[in-house]
Amino acid sequence: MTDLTELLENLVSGVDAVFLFSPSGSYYERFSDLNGSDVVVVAPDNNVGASDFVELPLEFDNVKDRIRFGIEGAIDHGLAEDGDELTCIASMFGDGIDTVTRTRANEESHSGIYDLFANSRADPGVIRDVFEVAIELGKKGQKGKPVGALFVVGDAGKVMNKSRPLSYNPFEKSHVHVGDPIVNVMLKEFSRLDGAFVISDSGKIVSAYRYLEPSAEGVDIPKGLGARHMAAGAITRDTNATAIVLSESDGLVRSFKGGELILELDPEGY
Ligand SMILES: Nc1ncnc2c1ncn2[C@@H]1O[C@H](COP(=O)(O)OP(=O)(O)OP(=O)(O)O)[C@@H](O)[C@H]1O
Ligand SMILES: [Mn+2]
Repeated sequence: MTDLTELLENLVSGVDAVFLFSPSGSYYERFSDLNGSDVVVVAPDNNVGASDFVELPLEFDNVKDRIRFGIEGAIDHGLAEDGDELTCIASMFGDGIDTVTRTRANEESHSGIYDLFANSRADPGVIRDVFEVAIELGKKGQKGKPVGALFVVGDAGKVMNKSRPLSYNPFEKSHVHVGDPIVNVMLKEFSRLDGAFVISDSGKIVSAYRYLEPSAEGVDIPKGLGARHMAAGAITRDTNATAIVLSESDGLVRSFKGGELILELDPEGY
């Protein structure tokens, strides 16, 4: 006779930490004197008063994304380190805890996504919406052709001061926001043309076709990237904006903050 609990024991045995994703207070309570492993709570708010807590700035419907994000956040907060064995306990179907996975914290797969969402000046939901437009554009291109795009998100007043128009601004008198499906179509359409999109902290599209003129002094971006990426890096050093860039030449999505590259990923793998 084989016992199911024994068969599944390897999901939990000998792990360095247990990650609880949005546990209820009573569920968290049950882990309060757990032997041998640390307990880390990952949730939008620390309602359960956990001492080891990672904030989720937005709900990731996809559990894999949620877990990936939580682990990156834990590494950034020093709550996990490279090579740690982790058991993650979450709710996939929305009705209480129903999912247990075992994974390893991996510094190499550290994409920078936690930093992008948690530490940007703009609203995390706005960053997500822009990020998703960039990913989608990267996957599909414009009418099948690879396309590049540059989105500068947050601190829009300052960004406008450090840039000039290349053409008339189609968003001049409009009050449209990222995340609106029609706006996303417009963003994709206008990405065929030159320059950058400027987006406010709250997601308002302030302008398209901006030519950025930040001072590039002291900006250290990886060699081989061109003028678009240099401008993206530099504007985030001169302002508190975050830049999200889709490269036309290598198809990767990159993000810059404080003049530095913080994220680089392949839309196809996302
Ligand atoms: N300072 C800038 N502000 C806004 N847009 C810029 C700026 N410099 C370049 N671009 C835009 O980037 C486009 C591509 O330029 P370039 O090839 O030098 O950049 P890149 O970093 O190599 O980007 P890609 O990987 O997409 O080719 C230009 O056609 C222009 O639309
Ligand atoms: Mn280029």
